[in-house]
Amino acid sequence: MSAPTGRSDARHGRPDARPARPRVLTIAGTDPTGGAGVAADLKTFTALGAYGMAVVTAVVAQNTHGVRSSHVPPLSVLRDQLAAVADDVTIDAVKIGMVGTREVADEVAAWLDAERPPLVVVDPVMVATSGHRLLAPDAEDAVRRLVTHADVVTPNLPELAVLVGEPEAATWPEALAQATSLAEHARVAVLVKGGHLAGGRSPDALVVAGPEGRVDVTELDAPRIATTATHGTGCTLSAAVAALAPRRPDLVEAARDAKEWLHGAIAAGEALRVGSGRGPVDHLHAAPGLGERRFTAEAWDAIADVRAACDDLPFVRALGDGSLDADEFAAYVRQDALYLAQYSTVLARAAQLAPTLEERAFFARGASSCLTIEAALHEDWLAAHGPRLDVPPSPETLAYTDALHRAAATGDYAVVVAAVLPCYSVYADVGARIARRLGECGTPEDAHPYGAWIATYSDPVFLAASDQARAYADRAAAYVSRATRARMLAAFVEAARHELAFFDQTSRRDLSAATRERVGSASGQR
Ligand SMILES: Nc1ncnc2c1ncn2[C@@H]1O[C@H](COP(=O)(O)OP(=O)(O)OP(=O)(O)O)[C@@H](O)[C@H]1O
Ligand SMILES: Cc1ncc(CO)c(N)n1
Repeated sequence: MSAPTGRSDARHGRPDARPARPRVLTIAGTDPTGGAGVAADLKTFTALGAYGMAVVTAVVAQNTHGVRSSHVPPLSVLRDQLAAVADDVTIDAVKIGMVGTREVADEVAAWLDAERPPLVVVDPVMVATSGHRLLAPDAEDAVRRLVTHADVVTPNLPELAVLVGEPEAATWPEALAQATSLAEHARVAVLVKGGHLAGGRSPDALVVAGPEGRVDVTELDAPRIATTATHGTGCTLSAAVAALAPRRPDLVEAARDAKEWLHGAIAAGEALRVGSGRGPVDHLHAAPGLGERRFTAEAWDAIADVRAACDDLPFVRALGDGSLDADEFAAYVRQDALYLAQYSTVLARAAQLAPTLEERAFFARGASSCLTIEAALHEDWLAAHGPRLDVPPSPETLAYTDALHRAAATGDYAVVVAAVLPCYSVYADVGARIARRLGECGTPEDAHPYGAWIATYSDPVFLAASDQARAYADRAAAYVSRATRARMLAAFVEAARHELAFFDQTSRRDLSAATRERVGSASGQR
């Protein structure tokens, strides 16, 4: 076994740069329902980050109930496919599955002899999960020969018995003894699969014969999953070993990681709802974000009601047309200053949790500018109107900041970013619409009593920060589980609802005597 070679491509006389991914070939049969054979192998290669290639040995009409027919094309078809791949592509690992006939097994063995790929995994497929034979009875000797060309062989218990010429092991120790015998005689690592044993476990073991009669046995135990999703588990395991081995220090680590990943795929299989028999495993179980809608697009739609309600609020309408009572604006600005002081600490938490320097810097700058704005609101605006504006946070302000602190306390970056997002995007949205309306009326911003406020939230700098925060939320969402994505959405929607209540708070309350004082110049920032 070796790392992806990056060796020079002798046929073309040009050096191959080190490949971005191991180039892994499967030589196997088909399954039109996509759970076994080359379809399972290619899905496995892709899910585990390898570049997958496939040569077809047999065309099999099968589904989750069983095999209906199997057709092995003329040998020249196999030979041409193998040559087409090998003439052009440097191969880092090969997985061999169903060979079907003696002739195919011997042809593949001869090709391995000639090409000597750095890693060969043979899954000695003989009988499908459904009990149908996938190997001609006279081909067993040829498969025994093929196994001697492999680095690893992955038999289940009936296949192991055929390979060693003994009755099928009835216990796990018997299986280990047979695997040891095969490892010693065929000089091949044996990944023996205990999936066919009765009991609550599904044990596998990697048996490697070393020098001077030493045998290393690494047991890979797992609880048995009660499921119907076991079609193609053998294909998937051997393909996973081929995909991972080029990127692991040894076969033990490759086999361990392959088994762990397969376990998750088996557990997630039934949810695919593919077929009514023994269904496939979910090869994409560890890549939950694939094909999902952008988080922020989904989140934005989820708060369509909030956005419409914001536009209809008397406060927002009056702010937009300049008719808003200055006392009401002063009360709002006071609450906003209190809010920003808390929001700043939550942005600082996002900075602390952020996975990249870029995001850390972005949220740290955000935390800092909130404090600057908060201080400016006090100095330039609120202080000018005396201590009577110095009221405590309102229930709406507290409810919003409590929700943000709860999100921060999860310690989950994706959730924190989702929670802080509405403060950017709801304001950018409302600000942009007010500015557009003013533009349509031809009102210059400096002639508007709240022109400074409107200018802040329709400012390209603020809009760029809002876009950036959205991009970070989408990036975070791409790597999270379904459950975390749901928590992100809940945090976003909750924060957006608090934005609505926050806008609405002054009009829903009798302004306190403290803010009743007329305020001359009305301008502010959030
Ligand atoms: N119900 C299960 N729960 C957990 N692991 C399982 C289960 N069934 C099979 N496995 C695992 O799946 C892998 C394949 O095992 P199995 O013995 O079924 O091979 P196979 O018979 O060659 O597979 P196939 O069904 O593709 O013919 C092994 O790692 C085994 O431990
Ligand atoms: C093509 C093919 N290979 C292997 C198996 C073993 O499950 C299968 N059912 N079909």
